[in-house]
Amino acid sequence: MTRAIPRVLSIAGTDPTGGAGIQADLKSIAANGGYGMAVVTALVAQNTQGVRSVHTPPAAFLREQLEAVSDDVAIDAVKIGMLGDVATIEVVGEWLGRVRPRVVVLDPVMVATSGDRLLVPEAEQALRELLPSAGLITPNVPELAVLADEEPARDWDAVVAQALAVSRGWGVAVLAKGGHLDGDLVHDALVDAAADVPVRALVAPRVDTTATHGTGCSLSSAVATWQASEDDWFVSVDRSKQWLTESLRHGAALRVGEGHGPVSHFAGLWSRGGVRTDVTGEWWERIAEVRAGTDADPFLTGLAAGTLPRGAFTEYLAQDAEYLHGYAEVLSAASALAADAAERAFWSKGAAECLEEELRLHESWTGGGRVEVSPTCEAYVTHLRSSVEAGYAEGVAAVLPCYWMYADIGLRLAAAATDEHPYRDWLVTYGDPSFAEAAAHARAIVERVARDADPATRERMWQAFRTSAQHERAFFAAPLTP
Ligand SMILES: Nc1ncnc2c1ncn2[C@@H]1O[C@H](COP(=O)(O)OP(=O)(O)O)[C@@H](O)[C@H]1O
Ligand SMILES: Cc1ncc(COP(=O)(O)O)c(N)n1
Repeated sequence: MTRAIPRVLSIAGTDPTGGAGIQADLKSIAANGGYGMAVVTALVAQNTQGVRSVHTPPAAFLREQLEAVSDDVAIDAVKIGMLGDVATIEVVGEWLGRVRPRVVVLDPVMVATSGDRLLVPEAEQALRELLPSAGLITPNVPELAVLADEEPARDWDAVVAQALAVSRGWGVAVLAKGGHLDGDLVHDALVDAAADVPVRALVAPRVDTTATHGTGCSLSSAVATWQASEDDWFVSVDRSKQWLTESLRHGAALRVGEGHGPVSHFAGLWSRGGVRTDVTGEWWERIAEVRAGTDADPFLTGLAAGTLPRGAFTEYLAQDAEYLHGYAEVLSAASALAADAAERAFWSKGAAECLEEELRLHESWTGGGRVEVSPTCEAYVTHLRSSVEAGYAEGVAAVLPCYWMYADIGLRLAAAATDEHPYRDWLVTYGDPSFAEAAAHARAIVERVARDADPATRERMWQAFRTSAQHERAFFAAPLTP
């Protein structure tokens, strides 16, 4: 059964750097499984270092935006962020009273992480009066102090006491947040003076990061999204906190801005395969012509049919033996460059297998003597060597076509390996499932490397891959090319 996707509206200000405000809300809603919508209260010229200026559109236009959404869409949850001034608060309050959304989370935004004000001081009382319109409010330590009309709390007990006072005074559940306090753990608590258990604590490890811009925005949007389906504030907050802690851990890796950077809203989704990339699959499509040309080459069609002259076959094998010496050397070089132990082992094993298995088969046909290396073979090996000299990424991309094209061609050749086929033992080797497995493993490594590479490196990988594919084709064609 599929769960309905909640339609969640954020009413908030903007952050052009995408870490806070409405931009963060939309990412958070999506990351937590909702469909995000957005009504802009204020346009904020800000970045990770601070707020430069605020432009507030006319209140009548805010009302038009709100009505455009509610006249058309059934709203499952609302998250309210920056309201900025009294006129904005009044329009939102009036709209909430009329539309009565089932879930309302109000993040009483007053001051940004950078310390800049996002609510004019004369609007503080209007914001307090809006609190009962929400099901949950999510103030940070300084905001809670303003709502409680007290000094900012210095310890967690004081935070909880203020949250209880606000909850009792305004008849609303409060998510008290301890991000602004010190300690190896961060404390939050769901505080509801009217509940059987008025204080329910949530404790999480403190992530050592400066990427905390927009945590409050992101958290409140996540809670609104979960609450639409869970209908239990504690469960919704707990789910959201788990997501936020993981997103905080990966924020710094985004390398956005010089100040307090954003959290990585989709880190969990990305690492668990939410977004699939298929770089090598795309490369494979792009060499379709080279592959078709190789398949149609008289050497391979003759090999499959068993009509290939024996001289051409032994010439091919002798050059292939020379090639495999070079190939094994390049695989060893790739192994030496691999940072990951499993990858290092894979390439070393490949190098050893080249030398052992395949050379044994070669010897049975050619007697194992060395021959003069043909220009075609020389050119291919030179390309492989220079690729691995350029780096691990280029090296592994260059060795991939040999694995992959052989496994691919091998499956078709193996199908032609009848008992009487003159080249039977050769055809069977490349149709062996272990060969296909090794090719798939090599591809998975190259895929990982390509995914992690910067665009310039990925482009060099593609060039190395394509050139190798062209060498593969030329290598098959050589024995029958006069
Ligand atoms: N360094 C951190 N490690 C883990 N969680 C954090 C960290 N900083 C903030 N949080 C969490 O992010 C949420 C918002 O935190 P807080 O800083 O208190 O509010 P705001 O972002 O509104 O100023 C809270 O759930 C808090 O526990
Ligand atoms: C438009 C807008 N809304 C809210 C915040 C608060 O950000 P934080 O969650 O870091 O306190 C912000 N910087 N900008």
